[in-house]
Amino acid sequence: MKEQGFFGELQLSKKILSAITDMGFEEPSPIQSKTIPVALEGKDLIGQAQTGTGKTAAFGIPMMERLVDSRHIQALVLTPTRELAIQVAEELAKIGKFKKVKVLPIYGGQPIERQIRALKLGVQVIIGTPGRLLDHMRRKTIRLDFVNQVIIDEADEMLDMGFIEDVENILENISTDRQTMLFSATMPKEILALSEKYMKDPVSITTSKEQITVPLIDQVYYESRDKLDGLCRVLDAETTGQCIIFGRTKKGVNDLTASLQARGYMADGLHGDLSQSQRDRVMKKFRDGDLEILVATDVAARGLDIEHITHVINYDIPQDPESYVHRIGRTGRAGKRGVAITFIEPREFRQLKLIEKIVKTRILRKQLPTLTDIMERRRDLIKNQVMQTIEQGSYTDYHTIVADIANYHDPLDIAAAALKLFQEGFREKTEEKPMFSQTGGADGMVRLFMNVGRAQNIRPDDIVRTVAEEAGIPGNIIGLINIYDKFTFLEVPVDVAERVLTVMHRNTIKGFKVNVEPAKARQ
Ligand SMILES: Nc1ncnc2c1ncn2[C@@H]1O[C@H](COP(=O)(O)OP(=O)(O)OP(=O)(O)O)[C@@H](O)[C@H]1O
Ligand SMILES: [Mg+2]
Repeated sequence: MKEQGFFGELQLSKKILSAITDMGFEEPSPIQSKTIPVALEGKDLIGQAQTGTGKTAAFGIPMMERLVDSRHIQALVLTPTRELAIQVAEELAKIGKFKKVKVLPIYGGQPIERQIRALKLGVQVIIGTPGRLLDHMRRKTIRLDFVNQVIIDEADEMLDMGFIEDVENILENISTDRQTMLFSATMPKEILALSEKYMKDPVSITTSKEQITVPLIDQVYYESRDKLDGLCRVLDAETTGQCIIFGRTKKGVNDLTASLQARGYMADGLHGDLSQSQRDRVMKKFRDGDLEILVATDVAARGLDIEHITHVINYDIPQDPESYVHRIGRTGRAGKRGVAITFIEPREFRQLKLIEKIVKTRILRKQLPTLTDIMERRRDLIKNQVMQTIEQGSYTDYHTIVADIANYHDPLDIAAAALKLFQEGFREKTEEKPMFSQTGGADGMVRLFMNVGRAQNIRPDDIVRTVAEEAGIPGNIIGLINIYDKFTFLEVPVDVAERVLTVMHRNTIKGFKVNVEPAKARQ
């Protein structure tokens, strides 16, 4: 991060400074050096800074500094999601570790008795989602009488329709003689006006007036009629680290997760209908790097800080520009680079332009990777894996086999044949995908073999009709397929075949097979 002086210049106690050093922070980020002095004075403030620039510590450091040695709840942080409450609690606990501050996340989905037991032990800082907090307040298991610092993280989201009533209810139970701080990467004007209601002469601190998104994120879009096919191509040709794919609905997230898993990708889903233990399990796998792809609704759009995310993919275009900013902000954090990809259908072009305009950024159009791109990348991957294996030197068990074969063949041929085998195993994952635009025959036609004879309990022509309709195949071809109901092949244009295969992969019907090969050149 930029030259901003040092934490040592910020009038912090030794315990807090040591904790910051332990966290590996060398110098304050811009939002931190601007807000910490103001917050330490106890003033109300509204802080806006780009995603991933350290807003949590910007309020966390002065908050921890101002806590006194008592077992009452003195500070309250409100967050829109459970995962964010947990993450913020962890970061605050790190800042307060030498001061031995007791920090507790309070959120729905976790057994309330467990939270009540933890509260009884004495807690100084609570990080919570509004619903569960209100629950505790009604049960009188949380008393907010001594709270004198309130932070609303993701403030624009929290003061928006969905949360506003709950937040107001909570604030009414906290002394007005308090410090209130709001933070977010986006602060729409309406929210700013509304926030005045809860604050006393707030100081406004902004570090990102010009550009709301982080310049370290490359922003591109693809226009695709078949987004699933497009997504798989991009995943095969591009992704290197972990990625988050955002979908619009819970069902959409479930469907996409299943489709990706069926194609051999290491993907799992996150949305509000899962049980808390499922949500925790998926998040843990993702944070530990044991999961490559997290498919999520906007529940994962705000605040989450996961180190190795290199790509954010909007499988469905976000509903509004703010959502775009927060979603893509899951990558390109703390000075690292990232890539943000948005898929649009032709009719969504205007929505994309609106996002560009409000966010004041350019989102560049890209062509989907071709089969050649994917093959090239696969070759690179194989080369790297082979070189790595040789460097690690853990392959000596295979020496005898190679020595055996070397009695008959040249070592170069042996290695190449072994790679071919390796590559074919490798291909299992992707070969099911309809990716043969370039394998078309002489006139762009391919031969589509359909074997519907072995499908169980479903009438072959029903299958064919469903597939054909979903794939948008022209009526005359549906007729043709129906005529040969047991086993047939058709010569169809490449794009028709692609659609048939995509639909086939969406509806896995046992015993129903479709194969494709290039049509022979016509005489
Ligand atoms: N001064 C610093 N030096 C180095 N790393 C830092 C510093 N401050 C924060 N970080 C790290 O930067 C990352 C992003 O911080 P944080 O989650 O607070 O961002 P944010 O501004 O709240 O983003 P968002 O808008 O997405 O919520 C975290 O991993 C955090 O530990
Ligand atoms: Mg944050």
